[in-house]
Order: sequence, then structure tokens, then C-alpha cells
Amino acid sequence: MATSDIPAVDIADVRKHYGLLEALKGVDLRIEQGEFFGLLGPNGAGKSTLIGIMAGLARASSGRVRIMGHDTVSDFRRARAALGVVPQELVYDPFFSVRELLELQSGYFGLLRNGPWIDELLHVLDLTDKADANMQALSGGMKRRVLIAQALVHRPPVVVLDEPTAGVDVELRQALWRLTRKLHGEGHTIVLTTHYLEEAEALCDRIAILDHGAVCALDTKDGLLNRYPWRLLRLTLTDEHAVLPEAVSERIVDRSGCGVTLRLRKDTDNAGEVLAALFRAGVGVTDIHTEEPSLEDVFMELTGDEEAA
Ligand SMILES: Nc1ncnc2c1ncn2[C@@H]1O[C@H](COP(=O)(O)OP(=O)(O)OP(=O)(O)O)[C@@H](O)[C@H]1O
Repeated sequence: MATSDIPAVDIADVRKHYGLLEALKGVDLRIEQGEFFGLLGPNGAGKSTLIGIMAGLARASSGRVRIMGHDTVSDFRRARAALGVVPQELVYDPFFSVRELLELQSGYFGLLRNGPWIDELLHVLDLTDKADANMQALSGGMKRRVLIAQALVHRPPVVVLDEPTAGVDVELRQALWRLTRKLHGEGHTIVLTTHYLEEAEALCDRIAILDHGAVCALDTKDGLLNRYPWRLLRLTLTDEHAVLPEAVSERIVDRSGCGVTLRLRKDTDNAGEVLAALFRAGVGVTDIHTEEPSLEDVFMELTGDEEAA
């Protein structure tokens, strides 16, 4: 197999038990090199458990994971070197300065002369001023920047970002997406979990939705959006008390004042027919607006969860 044919991440029938709880129920996922991949799911779906197994921080109860062809158990060091994980939680050693921490992390991967790359990371993440500051003295947002630098210090081909923008300010979020897009442009494989579905919609090529420890959907972003059979039709009526014909009223999801929102099936319902039915019934319409589904609609349809990833 040519190196470029090796999947960046190859997860085969991974199960994880915590006592009686089966947090992962036989997950299969193959992420190709160079993909920008989204891993979504409601709270407790198993995303962090899966990332922990990918990073070799936790052992699967059964199944196997390979990172760039390296088994995370039998070939741990090479699998770990191929992966950079930006963790969800702010875990760090408070006694080191930012630069010391990055040098230590480089040493862990056997990189002894990593200064130029550390300087570049500090610059891109706007941390140059803080290079000699103690970790303890940094704000939460700055600590998160350091964790991002730490994940990238060994230039891993696969970068996993576990909800990296939860609770960070707009500036850091934008800096992070610039950096992530740059890494992706340079050929890195990116795996992202996020609570912000619009982020996944904007960034990811392919998305897996995990629910109760199993993959319930795996598709391109457009493929997922096409699975959702509905779109919304918003109308403004001339008379808020107008009596609507049954063909229209049975599709109402919201009505307030002159505004009426209808849910139409993309494959069979037709906005023109709705308007014709209203015209025949003598109901005046002053405005019309259609709305395509978002990833959030698909997510809720598939997981039944009100709360995003
Ligand atoms: N160390 C542990 N011991 C026992 N149960 C655990 C442990 N870690 C996770 N779990 C359970 O495993 C399930 C999956 O948790 P996990 O943290 O992987 O979900 P998640 O999709 O990352 O959720 P979130 O979006 O809230 O971070 C949950 O039911 C959780 O309570």
C-alpha cells in the first residue's frame, strides 16, 4: 500500500466498557489523509472516549485503532507521534514557562532543535510576549493557545481538536480557525469535535454523528443536509385572521400575527402549489421566503437532541 493510501485514522470495531456502561458500541471509521473531518454527537455520545483511545490515553475494550498505519497499542510511540491532540480541558503543568513546556514536549518526541518551529507557533498563536511567563500566570484563553501549540509542536500529520472553541473569545476562535485552515491547506488531516454546528458546517468535508456510542450517520456535509427531507416556507399574510385551506394549514409549524411558517417536504411539496391554494382561497400574501435545513436540523432529526454536538 502506498503511504498516501494509508488512512490517517482507521478505527475498526472499537468497543469501550466502563463497568456495565458500554460507551462505544463497535465504532468503525476510516478518515483519509488530508480530510477535514467532523465528529459530532450529543453530550455523552462517546466522542472524548474515542479521542482518548486514538491518542493512546485509554485502552479500547476490543477493536483496534491505527493512526497513519500505526497501531495505537502495539506501535504506540509512532501512532502517538503521528497525532496532535488539542484537549477539551485545560490540563497543564503549572511550574513551567510556555517555552519550557514546548521544549519539554519536543524532547518527548525526540526533537532537540525545535526552536524555530516553537518560535513560529508562538508567533502564530500570539504568544511571543508570553514565552517566558509561567503557565500559572496566564489567562484561560492564553493557556488554551499554549495547549494548541503543544499539540502541534511535533508537526503531527493528524491533528485532533476536541471542542477547541468552547468558551473562548471571538479573537482566539478566529485565530484558531485561521491556523487550522492553514494546517489543512498544508496537507494535515484535521479531526474536529465541536458544539457549534455552524463551525462543522463551515469547515468539515465529511462528518460522523455519534449517538449513544455508535455512528448513526457518516456522510459528506451535503449528503447529510440532503438526508433531511424538509425545508421551511415563511409567509407574511395580508390578514392575520385569514382562514387557511387545509392543504396549507396541515403544514403549519408556527403562526403568529401575519407570519406563518410551513414545513414542506423537499421531494413532494411545492411552494407554487401552496401559493396557488392560498390564491384560490382568497388569502393575500405580501412576502415569501424559503429556508434550507442546517446541519443543526439534521443533527436533531438523527439524535433527537435539542442541544448541539
Ligand atoms: N472514566 C470514565 N468512567 C466511567 N464512565 C465514563 C468515563 N468516561 C466517560 N464515561 C461515560 O462514557 C460515556 C461517553 O462519555 P464521553 O465523555 O466520551 O462523551 P462525549 O461525547 O465526549 O460527551 P461531551 O460532549 O459531553 O464531552 C458517558 O456516558 C460518560 O459518562
